[in-house]
Amino acid sequence: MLTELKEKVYQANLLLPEYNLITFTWGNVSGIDREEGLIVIKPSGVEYDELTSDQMVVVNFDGEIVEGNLNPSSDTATHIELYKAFPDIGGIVHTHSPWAVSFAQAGLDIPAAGTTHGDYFYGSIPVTREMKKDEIQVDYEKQTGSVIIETFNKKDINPNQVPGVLVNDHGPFTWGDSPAEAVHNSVVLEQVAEMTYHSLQLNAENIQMSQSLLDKHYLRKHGKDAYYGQGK
Ligand SMILES: O=C(CO)[C@@H](O)[C@H](O)COP(=O)(O)O
Repeated sequence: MLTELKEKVYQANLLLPEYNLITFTWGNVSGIDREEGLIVIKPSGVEYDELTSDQMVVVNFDGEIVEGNLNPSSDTATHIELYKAFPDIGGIVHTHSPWAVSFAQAGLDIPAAGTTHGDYFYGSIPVTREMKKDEIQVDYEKQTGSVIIETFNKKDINPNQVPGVLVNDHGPFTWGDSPAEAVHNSVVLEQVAEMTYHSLQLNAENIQMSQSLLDKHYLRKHGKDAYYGQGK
């Protein structure tokens, strides 16, 4: 079942250690077949150097295992909520990459400080609010998805333009039109988190790039159709 998507998700998972985005078994990548209404995700707790394509777990939108002998990632419910709310995405990544986690634990957005950021994220990468006790105790992973969606709705952010978020006290989730693109966005997010941390240390007063430069760089990379510039 979904052999081609399993291979794509498997290969995308292998990129996480390759780009030093994870330690041990932290993190996971998923992909979706929207026609079938099925999601393929990394099995929980499996070491990346022991992973195989046929271990990928297939679940439906209720989180039920449709195919697979292993448990799906413990973050599966978060992935499902995001696929439901963001109809254009085809792949999702969660990691504990250290610079992104540093901003998430500090409860800080990653501001758009330069063109590296602006090429991929049309504005700040938001951090979610802290979760409430009942949200944590009842169904943390599903509520994590809900709080991410709440953040984008409240801040009127287009997830196609800002393909990533920092879950407060936890870490980053990124997405894209495929598992591979979601990984690419994870690498960029971690890079801009580190660069922005150092820029803040050097001169916090000068951190925000201009809207014109952000518009130009986002337009240059994503083309006119994707351009939602508020800029001049
Ligand atoms: O954030 C967490 C745990 O805090 C998870 O993302 C783990 O880091 C990976 O869990 P599995 O995907 O292996 O279940």
